Amino acid sequence: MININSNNNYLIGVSGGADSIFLLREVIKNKPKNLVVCHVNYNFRSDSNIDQSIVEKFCQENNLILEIKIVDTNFYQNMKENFEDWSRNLRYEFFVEMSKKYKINNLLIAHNKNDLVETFLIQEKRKALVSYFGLKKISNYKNLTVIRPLLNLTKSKILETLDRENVAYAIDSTNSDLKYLRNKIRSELKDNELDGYLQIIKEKNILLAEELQKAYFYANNNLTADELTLNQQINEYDIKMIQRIIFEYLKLINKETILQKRANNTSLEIAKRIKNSHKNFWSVNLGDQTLIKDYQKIYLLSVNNLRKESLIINSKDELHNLEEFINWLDLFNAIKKDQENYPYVVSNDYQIYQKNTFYNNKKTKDYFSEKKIPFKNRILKAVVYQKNHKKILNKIG
Ligand SMILES: Nc1ncnc2c1ncn2[C@@H]1O[C@H](COP(=O)(O)OP(=O)(O)OP(=O)(O)O)[C@@H](O)[C@H]1O
Repeated sequence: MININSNNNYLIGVSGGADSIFLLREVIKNKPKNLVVCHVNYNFRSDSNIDQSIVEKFCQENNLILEIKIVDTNFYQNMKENFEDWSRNLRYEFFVEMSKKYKINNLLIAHNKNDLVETFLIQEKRKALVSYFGLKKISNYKNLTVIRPLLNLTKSKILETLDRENVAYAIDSTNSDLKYLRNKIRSELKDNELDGYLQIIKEKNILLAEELQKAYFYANNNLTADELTLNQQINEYDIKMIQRIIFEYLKLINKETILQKRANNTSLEIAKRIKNSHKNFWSVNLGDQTLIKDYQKIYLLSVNNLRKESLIINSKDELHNLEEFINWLDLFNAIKKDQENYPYVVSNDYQIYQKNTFYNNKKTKDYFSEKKIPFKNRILKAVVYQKNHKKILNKIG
């Protein structure tokens, strides 16, 4: 019923449920060169051990290599994350570990046709930004090639076969939020609707691929030294497209994980600000990085770079303190040129010093806005002025 290249080696994720037991049976009929069964016992339900023993029994009877990861129940006491995400991560990290141990990169997973359509309906319901509708026949996770050979088979066909052949399998009794939504969708979805949905999914994926390509082109064409330029074209795009552009931009600079780890509305908030805010400067905190809009540029700065620092240099002996700032040499030279009339103030806290200092015979604040000095320069570079005269001595901008 399924086609597996018997010259290849495979890992297979087996929960003990109907789908994965069915897949395992089909796979061994194809006699692959090497097969390693991987099972995670989450110890989450009272009947978790039954699932494990079903897998163990099947593997013993068929002489298969079985690797089991048993989760320590103490984990659950301090769990802050969403269980679905956490358990998926743990499972996939276990598969990665086994792929290294056995030097096997192919991983078989037992999602079926119903799972594919249900995933799509959940995506629609959640209106989440996705890069693919439904489930892919082949995808990647780190070094793993994840293969889903059952996407053409309905759940009822799988159950019918197992029941006819009297095969034991486990029944999943968990009911997390996502499972709840999935179960609701599942109970309303009829077998005769599946193919219609598959057609819709196929068409939507074609349009989505075009959108993703457009977003990639924008990001790639407007990227200079890790900064994304926002040009006129961006105003013509809708919020969703701008969200995609931000994802593509982060991918290009190898920082995509910072948004992946966050709730979907973070990228939505960023896209809305890009579209609607007329401010020259704003920032969105993303953990240890901050995404900054600076006139027509978007870029990331690490939170460490955003530290505001002001200090007073009272004498020659304190000049070494300048080294805290990236433009320390510039500051040092300015003090020398000014013939060391201590005390000096050194600061990168531009929101404060711009109000009470002068540059080029202007209030610094006015100079900044007239010359459109990028905020990056204001944030990263410090200025130096005599404590009494308040005239900035180094070059700014
Ligand atoms: N405890 C487990 N041990 C090993 N493999 C598992 C386990 N749970 C799930 N799998 C594998 O993952 C497939 C999908 O499982 P399930 O439908 O429960 O998860 P999902 O949340 O829908 O999927 P995913 O998290 O992988 O997107 C199973 O058919 C099986 O191949």
